[in-house]
Amino acid sequence: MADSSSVGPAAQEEWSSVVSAEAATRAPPPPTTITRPLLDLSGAAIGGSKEDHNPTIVLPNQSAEVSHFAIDLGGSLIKLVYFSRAQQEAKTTTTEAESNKKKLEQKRSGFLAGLRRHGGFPILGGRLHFVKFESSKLNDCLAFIKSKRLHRCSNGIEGVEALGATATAAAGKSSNSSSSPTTTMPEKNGEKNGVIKATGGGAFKYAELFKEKLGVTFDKEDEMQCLVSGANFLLRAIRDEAFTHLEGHKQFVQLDQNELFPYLLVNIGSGVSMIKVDEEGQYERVSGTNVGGGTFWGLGKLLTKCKSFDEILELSQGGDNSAVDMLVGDIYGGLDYSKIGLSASTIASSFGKVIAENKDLSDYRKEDIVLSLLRMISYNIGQVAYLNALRYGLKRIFFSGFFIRGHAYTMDTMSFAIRFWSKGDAQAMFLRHEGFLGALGAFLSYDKYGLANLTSHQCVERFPMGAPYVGGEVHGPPIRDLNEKITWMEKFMQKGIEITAPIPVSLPGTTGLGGFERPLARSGSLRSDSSAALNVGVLHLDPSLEPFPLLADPKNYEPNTVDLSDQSEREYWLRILFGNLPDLVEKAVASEGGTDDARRRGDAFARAFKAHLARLREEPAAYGKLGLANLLEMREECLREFHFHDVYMAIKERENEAALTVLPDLLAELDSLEPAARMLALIEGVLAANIFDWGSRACVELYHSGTIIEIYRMSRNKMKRPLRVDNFEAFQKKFIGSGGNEGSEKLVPHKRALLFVDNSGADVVLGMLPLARELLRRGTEVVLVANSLPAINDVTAVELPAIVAAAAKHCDTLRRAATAGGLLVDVVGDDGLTEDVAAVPVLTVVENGCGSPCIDFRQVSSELAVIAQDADLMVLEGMGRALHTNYNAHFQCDVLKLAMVKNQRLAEQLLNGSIYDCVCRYEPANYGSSALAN
Ligand SMILES: Nc1ncnc2c1ncn2[C@@H]1O[C@H](COP(=O)(O)OP(=O)(O)OP(=O)(O)O)[C@@H](O)[C@H]1O
Ligand SMILES: CC(C)(CO)[C@@H](O)C(=O)NCCC(=O)O
Ligand SMILES: [Mn+2]
Repeated sequence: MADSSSVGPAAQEEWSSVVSAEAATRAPPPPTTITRPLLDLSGAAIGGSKEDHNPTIVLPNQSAEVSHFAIDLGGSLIKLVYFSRAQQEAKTTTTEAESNKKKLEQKRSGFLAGLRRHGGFPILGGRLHFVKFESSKLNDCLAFIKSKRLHRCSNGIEGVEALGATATAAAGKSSNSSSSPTTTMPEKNGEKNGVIKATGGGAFKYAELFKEKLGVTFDKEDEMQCLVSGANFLLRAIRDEAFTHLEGHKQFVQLDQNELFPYLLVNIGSGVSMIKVDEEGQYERVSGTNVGGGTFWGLGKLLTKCKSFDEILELSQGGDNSAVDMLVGDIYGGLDYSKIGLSASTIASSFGKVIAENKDLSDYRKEDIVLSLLRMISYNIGQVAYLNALRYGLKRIFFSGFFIRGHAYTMDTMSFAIRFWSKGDAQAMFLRHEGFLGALGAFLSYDKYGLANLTSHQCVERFPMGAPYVGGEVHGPPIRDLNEKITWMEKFMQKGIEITAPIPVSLPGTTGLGGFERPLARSGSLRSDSSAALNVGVLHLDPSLEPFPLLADPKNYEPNTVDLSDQSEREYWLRILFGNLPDLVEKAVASEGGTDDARRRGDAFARAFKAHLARLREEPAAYGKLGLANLLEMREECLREFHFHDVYMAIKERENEAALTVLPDLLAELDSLEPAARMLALIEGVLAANIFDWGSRACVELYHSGTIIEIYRMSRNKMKRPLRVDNFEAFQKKFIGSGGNEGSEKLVPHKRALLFVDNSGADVVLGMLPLARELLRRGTEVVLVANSLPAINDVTAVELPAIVAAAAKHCDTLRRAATAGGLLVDVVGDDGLTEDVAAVPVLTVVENGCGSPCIDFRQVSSELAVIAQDADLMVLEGMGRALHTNYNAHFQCDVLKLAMVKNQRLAEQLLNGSIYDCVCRYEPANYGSSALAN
């Protein structure tokens, strides 16, 4: 089954050209010197799947040569890597917020223009997809390419198709023709069939056939070259790509880019190639062996009559190889041969036991045979790899190729061989995209100057919603539209494969001496539906994401505070997310009008999300290193996948309105206070208002007990100092000096403050905006940093200007600052801009690049990265951004972390406190490094 993401033809254009329909209405950004010769990924975004519409996009510079898939035709499998542009959400009706934003975009040319280096807001996403087919099913592959129209490049026009089914419509738009997309015509209706990068033996063998059937010409790339460039790209740009697998334990490795080379790449396809890689572009195939994946599959098939590769792997899980393998003990009468370090249980000779036993094939258990075979091949490859590593003094050995199939026993056996023979000196590592190196390398060869230089902060991996079920399965016809996706999820329900029980991972005690004693790693990496072993997601490529420049120690930065590799921790959070589902689904369905269609989508969403949770419960590292932030983000992504764009929209609007009505009173109250008392009231106000969090079960229950304003008042009145973490005095000192009136030191206000806002309603209106106002009054420029995409009831960057505008009606400071920042569109007319705004500090809004309640500072929007450079204060607000993530992160500027803890367990664990406790953690610039120095 193919993944459900969309695809659109590739483009050649300037790096800075923006191709969204919306962007087309704006003046193009000035040309930059960076040109991307082939695929333009500029402005590609982190974001959900937005494939419901298919706007036609104009790509003025696109060349007909360009295509957007590459193919690796191997002896056993055909691998395809293809690119798709994520579409813009082309809603038929534009919401008020969106039209406001458009106006703003036109108006705010001043302050923010310099920041928009890549244009694009909202931004388009570009994605790399990975699919494979058995080489014997070449026709399936051809059909897939046709149905996705991967072979067609339109000349100058790119129809971004939503999913396969809309291909015809997209073609119709771009060509004014209703010709069937399956017609093979080299050139027709302004479309051209492309020149495709191809590698592997089939690039030669099938070149004619592809020409004939699809009209595409192969541009052949060398197979070894592709493997190497694919590996280098993965190791450089994809987080959590490489991992070790020892005794059933998978661990991701953080590779130091400066210590990557040299390494040995062992690609186990049908046959095995061993390549010494010295540096980017410099390599040598130093060895190979014809005993490889083809050998295992071929012999396995003969011996078991199994029809599929996975079936054989599955069988092996129940095997005992000592039924066919001759062990040292068999030869030595049950004794060890300790003089040369071999235990009695070491395999002396694979299949050797069969010789003396007068039995037929049918007398042996298939399970035992395939296990012995798997062990024999894996161990042998491990050993040959080690010898080659030894020959060249290489310590790092990466294994790739589809023979591995993410299979625990295979990896354990090879790791064991390497560790044993190198006496622990060399290390076996595996790659999540194991079988796609060649295809990826071929793809990268389209664009040596752009894509190949992407770094890890520009790549976000996401899982297609089918991942729990279709992970590595050989792909069938593509899922064509949302409806099919839903139907498909429903099928699983009918089959009763809803949420699978966790498979206990029974782990081995591997042997000591000369080799594997017994087949041990039988972790649940293959399930009965034999589809889940390989979890390769879709890579979202986003050149506009950048590392946040103020991280004190970017190399060691870890966003997640809670470590979900801890089993009980993981179970707890998985259960929380599971438990919150029914309520979420109900809200989601209501947010889309409560129609039958919405209900179906809601059910499908719940099923897909539960499947992900179940998958992660089984294999926590299935999708890379797992943290709470990833789980929370996955939930939002999953909602978007089923076209729930903003589940809490109504709640957000209602709460904004309610909060705005009491804002004037609050501001008056604040203004009546002395500076020191006011500061405290402001901070307590932020904390009290942070109670409005629809992601917290406890809080949602609380909301039944009163109106928004009542709850806010209650929350404020309950606030007691000292807070659970209370650095208020330190912050106050920095802010208004000691006591506010000693006058000994002259206080220099912060130059620019980044306020990372959390929730809509009281939280932002009664908490953060008054704080922003206070900062502005002290001459500090304020940037409100908000989500790019909705997540729970968090306020988004798109929504903020309207909220600020409404608040500005009650406050002159806000009004002037917002005007200076170009935020006020509907409230203040053009003459508002003629005011002397130079004298007022600026209030503006930037998006953070995220669509999650947490923030990962390794990847933020480029505009945030730019504006942060001059910031000397950050306020991180809310549980997601200040506790779940970044609680332990240090920054180069002053940081104030403000949050109310709305989860009992987190309160206990992190703060030794209890639910509704508050955190006011102040850390002066470079707090972490000075702590280290002490
Ligand atoms: N579903 C599958 N069908 C067939 N083989 C599979 C499957 N899954 C894993 N394999 C294993 O993967 C091997 C093929 O791996 P891979 O795709 O990396 O190599 P290839 O490119 O086909 O071969 P070569 O590079 O030698 O031409 C098969 O020989 C088999 O051992
Ligand atoms: C022939 C290739 C390179 C085709 O991918 C591969 O199957 C292979 O490396 N086979 C091993 C041949 C050998 O070196 O003995
Ligand atoms: Mn190959």
